[in-house]
Amino acid sequence: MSSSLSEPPVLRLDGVVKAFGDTTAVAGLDLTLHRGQVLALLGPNGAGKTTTVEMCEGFQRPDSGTVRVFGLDPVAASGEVRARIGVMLQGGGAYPGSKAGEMLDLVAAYSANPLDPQWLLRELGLADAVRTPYRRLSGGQQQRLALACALVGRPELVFLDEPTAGLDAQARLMVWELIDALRRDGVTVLLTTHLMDEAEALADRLVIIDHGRIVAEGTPSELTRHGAAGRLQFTAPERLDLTGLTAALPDGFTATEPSPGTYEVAGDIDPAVLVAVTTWCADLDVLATELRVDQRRLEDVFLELTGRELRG
Ligand SMILES: Nc1ncnc2c1ncn2[C@@H]1O[C@H](COP(=O)(O)OP(=O)(O)OP(=O)(O)O)[C@@H](O)[C@H]1O
Repeated sequence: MSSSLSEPPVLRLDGVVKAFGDTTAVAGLDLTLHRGQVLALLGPNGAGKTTTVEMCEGFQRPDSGTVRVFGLDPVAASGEVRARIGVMLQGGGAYPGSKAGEMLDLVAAYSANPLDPQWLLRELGLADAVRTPYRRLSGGQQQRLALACALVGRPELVFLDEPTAGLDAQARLMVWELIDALRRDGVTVLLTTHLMDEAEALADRLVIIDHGRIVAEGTPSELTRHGAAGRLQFTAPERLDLTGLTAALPDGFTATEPSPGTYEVAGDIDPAVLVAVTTWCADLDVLATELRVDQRRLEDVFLELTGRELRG
């Protein structure tokens, strides 16, 4: 990762609130993003992801709190900010008759130092669609063209709102590879997604939001380690006295025998816990077999925190 934590953040939100009538879309959000980081915002429908991204882009103004992009207010300094960010607009601003290649060339012409549009189209599997009018592109092609338009100006910071929604597996992989290449080039990316595998594959940091608030954040592995849902299972002779094992485990851990001869230790399993279990077995002269540590999946964490499944 090429982020530089000593530099001022590329993006910073402090206590940001945004309501639409009675609906509080964003309810006091703090977020910091450093150069070269890829951050995924995850949340169920209506969690406030799009509203957050739109405030960062300067399309919406927060009711209270501050949004700073490169240290600037993205509404007041919209010209300067927009010249340095990449925004993926869903079909926005496209003339239905204009050709894919022409559209990208036009966007590139506004940039001082654009990427080669032909290269970008090839990278996104759109080389054959260069002369296709926008309205004849498939949904997935339009989506990839929107991504190309967001990236062609070599932005320092890119906002991608569900960049792979509706794409097939092959197109999704192309987009993932491109986002990975951006990260290697030191581009900062804020993306929203409903796809856990996408978040895990691309993001250095995940922020899970629900009802406009952050409910968890961390690296994918930090989030799956967090909480008390880790589980260690093993098989051993039936009806062992678990008092000694419970005493050897850290506070809050439980040791049970849910079915005869199958044992379960629940808690935040770390290497020291594994040692405690095997030491206890050795002291009893018992051989534990089929010993297994189950890591929580990100889906489990999400469900636990929001009570909802991710769409898609
Ligand atoms: N312009 C608007 N007018 C009224 N309500 C809005 C507006 N924009 C968003 N909302 C409401 O604010 C809440 C947050 O919406 P937002 O689109 O930010 O969520 P999201 O996390 O992006 O959801 P999704 O995953 O469905 O896109 C929702 O309840 C939504 O209905």
